[in-house]
Amino acid sequence: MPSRSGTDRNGRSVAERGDLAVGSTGLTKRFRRQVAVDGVDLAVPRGAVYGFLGPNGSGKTTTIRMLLGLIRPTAGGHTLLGRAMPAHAGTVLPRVGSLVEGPAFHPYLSGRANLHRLDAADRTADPRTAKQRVDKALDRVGLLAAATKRYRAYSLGMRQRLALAATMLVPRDLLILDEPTNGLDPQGTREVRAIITALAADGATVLLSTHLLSEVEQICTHVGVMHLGKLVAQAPLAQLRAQAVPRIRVDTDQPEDAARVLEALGVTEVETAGTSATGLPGGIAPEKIVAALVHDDVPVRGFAVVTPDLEELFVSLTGEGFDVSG
Ligand SMILES: Nc1ncnc2c1ncn2[C@@H]1O[C@H](COP(=O)(O)OP(=O)(O)OP(=O)(O)O)[C@@H](O)[C@H]1O
Repeated sequence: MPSRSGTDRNGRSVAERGDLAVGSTGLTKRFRRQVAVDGVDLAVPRGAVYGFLGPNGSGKTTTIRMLLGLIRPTAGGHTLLGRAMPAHAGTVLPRVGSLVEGPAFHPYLSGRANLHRLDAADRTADPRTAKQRVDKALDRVGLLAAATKRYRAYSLGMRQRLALAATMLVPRDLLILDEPTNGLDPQGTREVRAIITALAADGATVLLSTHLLSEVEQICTHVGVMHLGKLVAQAPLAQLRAQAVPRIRVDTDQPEDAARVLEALGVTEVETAGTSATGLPGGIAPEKIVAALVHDDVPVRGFAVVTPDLEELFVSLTGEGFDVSG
């Protein structure tokens, strides 16, 4: 893997890894006494759709603002598209689209006129091809038909789509989106997710923050979980799913007897609670377990093999639930 050393603004070394679209080392932000972001080491591979997941106040927005150079980190450093920031901001940031606070759209101008204003403000954009750029961006987010409507008449979903269109006026290698579906109705949410998926299919790396586990499960390839300012887990989604180990659960009036049978069979981490006994079966076939219970006269009222889902996995990491609706 090609790697090379850069330095952050404090002179500490930051690994420049060409395979990462976003990489950070010990990224930290302190607001007076509060540590909002605490030593975060992000690794977002190129081509990933990375879900930056965490409950409200866990430090996602603060991290994103540091990545984009909107606020200075208290400590640590990061790279975007393999280049140390902020040293290479001038060459890297034009290749990065972002949705953080949303661009300032003019309420009395149409969606199209708003995009023309933003396009005209970009010194690198050729004014002769502005119309093509603007219409292509409107088309990609499905706003061509509503292009002449005033911004103030747009629904929240249309406003969010226009904000995405604004990031598409130039081709981007990396998109950093803070809660892109927040506040949208189900239809708007679906539309914005479809746009993000299409952008990723075109080759852009996407980092999006969300408090919705369902959003991560639907559109992300990778996930990083924030809790109280710390990144408590980071992995490809497929790898996390593979880590979810199945447990067996026996419902019975004699859980202690069931536990003895399970242990004798080689089931590990056997626990009893109320009228059930649970454990990790490893390679032992469920039918063998049931047969042994019946053989030893344990009255089995119910038997299940339960694989924890991602939510249970994350709750075990953070001790908190996620809002999985949406
Ligand atoms: N400018 C600031 N001054 C003081 N504290 C701040 C500032 N910005 C954020 N914080 C605090 O830092 C913590 C992390 O906030 P942040 O907005 O990064 O979380 P988040 O995960 O993005 O949450 P949300 O989903 O609610 O935006 C919070 O406790 C917040 O109150």
